[in-house]
Amino acid sequence: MGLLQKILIPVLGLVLAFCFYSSRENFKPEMLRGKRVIVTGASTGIGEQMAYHLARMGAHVLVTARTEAKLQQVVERCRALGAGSARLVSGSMEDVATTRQLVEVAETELGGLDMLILNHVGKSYFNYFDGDVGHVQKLLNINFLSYVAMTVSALPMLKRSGGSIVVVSSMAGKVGFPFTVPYSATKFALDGFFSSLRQEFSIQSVNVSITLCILGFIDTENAMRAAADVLLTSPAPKEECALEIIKGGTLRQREVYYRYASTKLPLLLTHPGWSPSPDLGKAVTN
Ligand SMILES: NC(=O)C1=CN([C@@H]2O[C@H](COP(=O)(O)OP(=O)(O)OC[C@H]3O[C@@H](n4cnc5c(N)ncnc54)[C@H](OP(=O)(O)O)[C@@H]3O)[C@@H](O)[C@H]2O)C=CC1
Ligand SMILES: CC(C)CCC[C@@H](C)[C@H]1CC[C@H]2[C@@H]3C(=O)C=C4C[C@@H](O)CC[C@]4(C)[C@H]3CC[C@]12C
Repeated sequence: MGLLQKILIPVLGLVLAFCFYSSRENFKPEMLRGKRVIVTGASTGIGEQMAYHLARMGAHVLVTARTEAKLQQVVERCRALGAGSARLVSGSMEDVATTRQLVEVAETELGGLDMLILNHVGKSYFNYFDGDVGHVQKLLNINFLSYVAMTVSALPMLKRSGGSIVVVSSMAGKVGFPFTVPYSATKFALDGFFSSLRQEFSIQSVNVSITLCILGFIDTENAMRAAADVLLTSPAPKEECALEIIKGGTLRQREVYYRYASTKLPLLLTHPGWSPSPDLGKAVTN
């Protein structure tokens, strides 16, 4: 029994770990060549960087957000970087017409879809919960319900291609964290919906993967503006973050944790006497 516990069990563990990790496919940028990918929230931040990585890999990219002028610049840069093709659809994710148009463009102009990257996020505040139920509802529409609507509309195409759904979430969607109450609620909802849907896909043998991405603090302009003065932890680079999301989606991983180690500790706020300014929330909410 002693010998079994001391030697055999650890050796068996090592053998199993080796089999598990060596059977996992390695990522190669060529895996994305010619693939048809929608990236939402691609006018800025991590979404914009994902579009550029995909372009370098030779994918057909279809980007979306509200600001058409910014999207136009992203499309031009994607073409210059070598995208198979680059297109845009501008509009708010609060509007079902945007969802419909995206799916239609993918169907008619790309002939289908291989990967749906759901990344957009509505503006919120980094402050104590202010009791504004209307804001929670608006944020749920943008950050959660539109993800559900996009998934439902794109599913027939993804089933045909055996494609992938990539959902960008946050550590604040796995663990409660102060000053992000409405945002955090929308991210927890994503986990509930997509982790359950993944189980159903498995039972029904639906060959569409779902990758949930759990991100820590990333150095995008909007995040830095809202939280850089407040958090002790240093942000991770958006370019590397974007690449890790694409890798995880391509390899059909269930979850991607990006910069998990660095966000675990320290997570305390700066300045012992600091408390959120009453204006901070208003400044970043629209
Ligand atoms: N940065 C961070 O520290 C972290 C980010 N994340 C997650 O990563 C993802 C990307 O974050 P990040 O790059 O920082 O975000 P940004 O604020 O830089 O980008 C948000 C994107 O969403 C678009 N968007 C906003 N509102 C709407 C709307 N109503 N309809 C359609 N599009 C909209 C914006 O474009 P436009 O205004 O033109 O519509 C923009 O393209 C998000 O899901 C976020 O929750 C997770 C953890 C940490
Ligand atoms: C629970 C702990 C183990 C880890 C805590 C990590 C904390 C520090 C990390 C994890 C997720 C991060 C937030 C996030 O997801 C998105 C945004 C939106 C942006 O516009 C403003 C910044 C904000 C609020 C981030 C702030 C920092 C958060 C709370």
